[in-house]
Amino acid sequence: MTKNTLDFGLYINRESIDTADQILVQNPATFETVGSVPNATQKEAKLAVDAAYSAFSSWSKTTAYERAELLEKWFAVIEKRTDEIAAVLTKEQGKPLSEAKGEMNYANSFLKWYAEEAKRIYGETIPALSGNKRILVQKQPVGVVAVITPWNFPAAMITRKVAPALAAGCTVVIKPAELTPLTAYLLADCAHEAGIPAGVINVVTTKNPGEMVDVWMEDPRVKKVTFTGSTPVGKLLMRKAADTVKKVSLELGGLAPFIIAEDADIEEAVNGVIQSKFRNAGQTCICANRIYVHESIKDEFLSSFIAAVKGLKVGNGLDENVSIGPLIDERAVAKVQKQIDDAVAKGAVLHEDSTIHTDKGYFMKPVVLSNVTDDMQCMQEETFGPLAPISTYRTDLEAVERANATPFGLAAYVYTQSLKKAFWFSENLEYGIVGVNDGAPSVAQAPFGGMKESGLGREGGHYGLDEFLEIKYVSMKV
Ligand SMILES: NC(=O)C1=CN([C@@H]2O[C@H](COP(=O)(O)OP(=O)(O)OC[C@H]3O[C@@H](n4cnc5c(N)ncnc54)[C@H](OP(=O)(O)O)[C@@H]3O)[C@@H](O)[C@H]2O)C=CC1
Ligand SMILES: O=C(O)CCCC(=O)O
Repeated sequence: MTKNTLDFGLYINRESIDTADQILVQNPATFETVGSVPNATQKEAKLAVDAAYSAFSSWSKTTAYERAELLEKWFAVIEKRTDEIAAVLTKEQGKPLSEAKGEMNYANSFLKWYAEEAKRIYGETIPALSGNKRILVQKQPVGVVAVITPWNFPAAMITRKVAPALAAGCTVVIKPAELTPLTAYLLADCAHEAGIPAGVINVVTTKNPGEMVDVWMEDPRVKKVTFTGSTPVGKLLMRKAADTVKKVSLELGGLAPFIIAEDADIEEAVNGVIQSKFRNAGQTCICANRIYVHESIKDEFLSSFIAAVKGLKVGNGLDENVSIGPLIDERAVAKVQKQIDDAVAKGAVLHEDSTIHTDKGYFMKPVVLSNVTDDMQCMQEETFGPLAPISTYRTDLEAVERANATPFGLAAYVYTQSLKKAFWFSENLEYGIVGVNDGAPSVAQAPFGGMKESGLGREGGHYGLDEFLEIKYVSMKV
């Protein structure tokens, strides 16, 4: 399906379809054009649903073993092409090549896991009230699924949704982010090579997401929408889903608190914050956003943390030893800078200067702020950048209350060597994911998702499969 190496047509019904207008994809490290994808209109959006709807009748009737085999084949093709796709991912998204390879493996782990889990979509029989009745519970695929994904994980956010959807017997229409669509088309290329049948996977890109996605939201044949991205767009989609009562899964913004208790192993805590805060240059919805350190260990933590931050190399993700690539765009840099300026104006202490003077690339050095208070913007709004704001606390109750004082509830972290504290914190933090002495909790087999305004539903594990299944109750008189 690929024309030139990185110039793609839409992928609909196993065919490549051109549009009049193209979207040029830019490398955020160099501003060079990496490739191009089509700018689809409502017409192509509808074509994609036609294809997915038509394919659903046969795909939903395949056996779990047949679907598992095809998912395994897709996995194998991606594995073979991991290095090639990772290099493109770095070029369009910016993250260091080692992280891009890590993301490819993470992305592919969903295919492997759901290929296996497809075979475990069990029903149930329930004891009936009378001897001549049987109660059966069956699980069936929901239907055509609209998949809308962000730019920060161009591979993993697609497979985390598409693998369970396909395993369940659903077909999909995918709209990747405009800034990072090349990886999505390469994944579709791998699915093509693996022999995934026509219409089961369709990929459409556009410059007008609202207008194009409206076609999907209004179409009663689309039974579910699964979205990762900003909270305002998630809320909009939820409202639009109401008219046809679509099922909705939302993975939205976070404001992760990272609590370091007085008994924490400081070296481990420093490593944990570095891992959580600076992954993808801080552009992850589970990145540590607010760092709360017990006042008794603040000085020791701060000096070790600053030393570790100084060791992080900022640069083009394709260069050796780079640990922080560019941010995604100018808007992202401006947002982080605004948070820094606001914090400093309100009394925060700036330990590392963020400015990088370059005419190329959206680069930003990691920034450490101390003396931070909860009224500062960086403690109230998702940063999505390499800014580490540090505040102190006195009691565990105070730490939990401040951590919970937000409409968000995606991920939280706590570092402690006490089992009692580990349980107490994890049970009292109002978050869907809690990392205890663990700065990197995401894995295919565990449920990823948020409470409160951070989202609805879970991705990963057997919970992630349930999101694509209807429960049918059959009451049978015998
Ligand atoms: N939870 C997470 O993982 C993420 C959170 N964010 C947060 O959101 C902020 C903004 O990032 P941004 O990329 O703008 O996030 P968006 O929510 O705008 O984008 C996510 C996806 O939704 C699409 N989209 C945008 N507007 C609409 C619409 N009206 N209807 C349907 N789909 C739409 C986007 O398309 P297109 O690319 O064409 O705009 C993209 O595919 C970040 O700074 C961060 O704070 C961002 C990304 C991921
Ligand atoms: O929503 C995100 O920001 C991407 C998910 C990252 C992860 O799975 O760890």
